[in-house]
Amino acid sequence: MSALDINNLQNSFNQALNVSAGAVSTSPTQSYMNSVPARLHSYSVSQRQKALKPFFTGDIKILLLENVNQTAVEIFTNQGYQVEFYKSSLPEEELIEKIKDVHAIGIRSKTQLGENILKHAKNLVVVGCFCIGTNQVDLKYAASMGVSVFNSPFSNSRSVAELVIAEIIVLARQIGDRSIELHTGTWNKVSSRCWEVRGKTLGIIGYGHIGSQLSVLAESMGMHVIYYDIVTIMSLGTAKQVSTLDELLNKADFVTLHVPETADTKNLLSAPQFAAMKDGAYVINASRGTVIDIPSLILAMKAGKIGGAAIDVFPHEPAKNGAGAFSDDLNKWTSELVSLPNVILTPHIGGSTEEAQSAIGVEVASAMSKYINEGASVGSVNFPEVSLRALNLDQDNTVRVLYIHKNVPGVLKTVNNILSNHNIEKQFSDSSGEIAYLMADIADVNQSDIKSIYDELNKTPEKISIRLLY
Ligand SMILES: NC(=O)C1=CN([C@@H]2O[C@H](COP(=O)(O)OP(=O)(O)OC[C@H]3O[C@@H](n4cnc5c(N)ncnc54)[C@H](O)[C@@H]3O)[C@@H](O)[C@H]2O)C=CC1
Ligand SMILES: O=C(O)CCC(=O)C(=O)O
Repeated sequence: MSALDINNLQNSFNQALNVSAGAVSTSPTQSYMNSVPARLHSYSVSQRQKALKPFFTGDIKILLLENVNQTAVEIFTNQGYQVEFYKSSLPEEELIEKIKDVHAIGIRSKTQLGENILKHAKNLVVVGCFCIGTNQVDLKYAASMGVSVFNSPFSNSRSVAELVIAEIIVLARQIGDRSIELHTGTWNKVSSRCWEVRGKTLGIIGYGHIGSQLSVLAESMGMHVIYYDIVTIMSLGTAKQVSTLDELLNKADFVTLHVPETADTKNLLSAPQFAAMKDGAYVINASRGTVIDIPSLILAMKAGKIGGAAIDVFPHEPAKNGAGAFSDDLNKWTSELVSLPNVILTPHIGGSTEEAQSAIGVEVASAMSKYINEGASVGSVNFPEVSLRALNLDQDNTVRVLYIHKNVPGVLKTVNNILSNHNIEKQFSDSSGEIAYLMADIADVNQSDIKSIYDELNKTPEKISIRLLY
């Protein structure tokens, strides 16, 4: 894809979302989105703006794993960064070696960035999760190191919702089994326990970006939609929120999960929940592998309680594509699961469409570049969201100070004392939990001042990390 194509993609991305840079974008679930901070969606510097840079951008090293989309590779390359690209995730030892050196890392859902890995990342400034989920990163530990984490909150939501729609019909008609049979020469023309989906009830657990999108699509096929969520969310169409999980399980013909991986969602569906479901109901999981207790699902299916299941995500997933990767060595129940009838298994492809992956590539690479080049943390999932308007071309001797520090009283006074010999043109500070982030543009700074400002700030005990952009 050429640079021009990327620009076009960025434009169409913004048009599709009906936003310009800096605008607040909204999803259909407005009440939910109101609790989510504003997000910026693309990165470009206008010709009248001074292009801030940390230092020679050729020094910036980015490690991209898990076949992050080429749109991202091009954006980073166009910034002049050094990009190291891998199609798969890396074994832990190799990841530790690589991460020691880089300023940024881009991953998808497989790579685990816990404290054990992040503590080796001495130069790391930013992590990009080229997906929705951020459970694979220790967000708190990253923040404590001054590392900001970005994701793509809804670029693949539609792709997941469409996969689930397909799975509802595939399960209701036992299409997976008929297809496997015919591939092996067996003609088995049956209608017993095969249903239309019109008039059936879809129970959605987690009515966020994906759940609400799915709700609209399911209603257009004539399904009734009920949903359960831990927060009250405005329903779309004629969908109805129910107040307990049990009520949803009692009423739904299809139960689908769209919740994040948290301590509360671990084994959200286990033996008691399968027992509470209607006889012959179907289960779909395209959220995270920890959310369903698979051994209990296997028992419920063997007992005839559950009529079929579609599973896209697993507690342990292979590091790379290839034959033999999905076996009992990975999850000990694999052979039992694959031997059951009417079970659709997919290799975590809910968000894997060309549209979603290119949009995610542009969105996350843009947010990371903006953070590296300008310090703007808008859209970060673990950091206070701070941004300042761009500098003009004539602001030659203006320096931007990015100071990440412990959120304790008195720090601003200390920092402003250090900066007080210069004109502070603008300043913005915000905090989130134990972390605070101060951004300031200071004018009339010469080269020797830069070093002394840096040294003074570096001596402050509350400092977590400092960057100066000019
Ligand atoms: N299979 C795949 O390829 C993909 C999987 N995902 C997974 O889907 C999840 C959901 O994605 P989005 O809809 O974008 O997230 P979202 O954050 O927009 O919505 C999640 C909803 O779940 C609700 N929730 C949280 N805990 C709950 C609980 N214990 N019980 C009931 N509701 C609960 C939240 O209140 C929220 O409304 C992601 O966190 C990710 O893990 C996302 C994209 C692709
Ligand atoms: O595409 C991927 O690698 C992960 C998709 C996903 O699960 C997510 O976006 O959270």
